[in-house]
Amino acid sequence: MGLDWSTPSHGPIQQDRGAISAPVKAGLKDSNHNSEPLPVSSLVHDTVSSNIYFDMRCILLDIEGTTTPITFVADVLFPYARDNVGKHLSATYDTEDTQEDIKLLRSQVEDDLAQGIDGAVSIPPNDAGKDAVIAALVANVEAMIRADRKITALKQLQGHIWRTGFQNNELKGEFYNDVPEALQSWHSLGIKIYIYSSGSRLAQRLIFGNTKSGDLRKYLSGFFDTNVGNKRETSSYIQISESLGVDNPSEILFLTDVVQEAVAAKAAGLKAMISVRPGNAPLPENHGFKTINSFLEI
Ligand SMILES: CSCCC(=O)C(=O)COP(=O)(O)O
Ligand SMILES: [Mg+2]
Repeated sequence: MGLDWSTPSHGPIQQDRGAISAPVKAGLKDSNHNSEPLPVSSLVHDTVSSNIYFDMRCILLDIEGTTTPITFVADVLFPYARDNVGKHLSATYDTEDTQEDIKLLRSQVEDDLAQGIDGAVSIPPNDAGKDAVIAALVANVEAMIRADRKITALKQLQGHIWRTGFQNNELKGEFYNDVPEALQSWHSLGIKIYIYSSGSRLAQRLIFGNTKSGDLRKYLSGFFDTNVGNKRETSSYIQISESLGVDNPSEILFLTDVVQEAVAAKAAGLKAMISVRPGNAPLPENHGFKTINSFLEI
């Protein structure tokens, strides 16, 4: 391991004498240094560029609160889904996607009713008629959105509703200003960039594919959603690191705004940092992870 990525930014940085920075590993010259391997102390922090070097092969990114303002998700995407769910279900009722979405929702709502989840209402059988089924689905989906539930049944449907919004140019993906530049720079260094969000893979491709900086998908190597598991579960990160084919999970750096997600990733052997962005929820004290305010700090 090179640096200890769980060290808070204000604390001492742990180092391993065998650390090799990404530019050195890749045989690239660093503009502030010669091409000889850098002394360990200079790998920790470059005072000229303020960049921290690292020996990552992959960067795994959360979206909401990390690449994208929470307000975009909470005030644009979620209301769009809420306001259009009935219309969407009605217009696409007989399609394969929607029938699959309804199947997932039925199963989720059965579990929710059994657990007494607030806002869950029973969905009548199909022979009660399309309108009755849709009315119950809408009531459930509205409650799920209100509670910001990160469940596949909801996320899958939201992706399908947002697809129409992106196709009609009613929606455009929003990203912090540093994100396109950082993606381009990591990509040019040969670092593979992946997304892991509670939003569906379709939704992820839509927002990265339609931004004011153009199509950012060209920098990305893959997308993971809750089909690999909840973002607060260690098993999800084990599955992701196995599918990325790295020699060691520590070659993956995970960036997120949620400490519980960072804890789960760290337990799977990944390195993790916390993204601190305007409007993010306050962090618990002494969480122990390094924080960044911009991807350009990496
Ligand atoms: C893929 S964009 C929609 C984001 C979303 O629905 C969501 O719940 C965000 O969760 P994240 O895991 O990216 O914090
Ligand atoms: Mg997030």
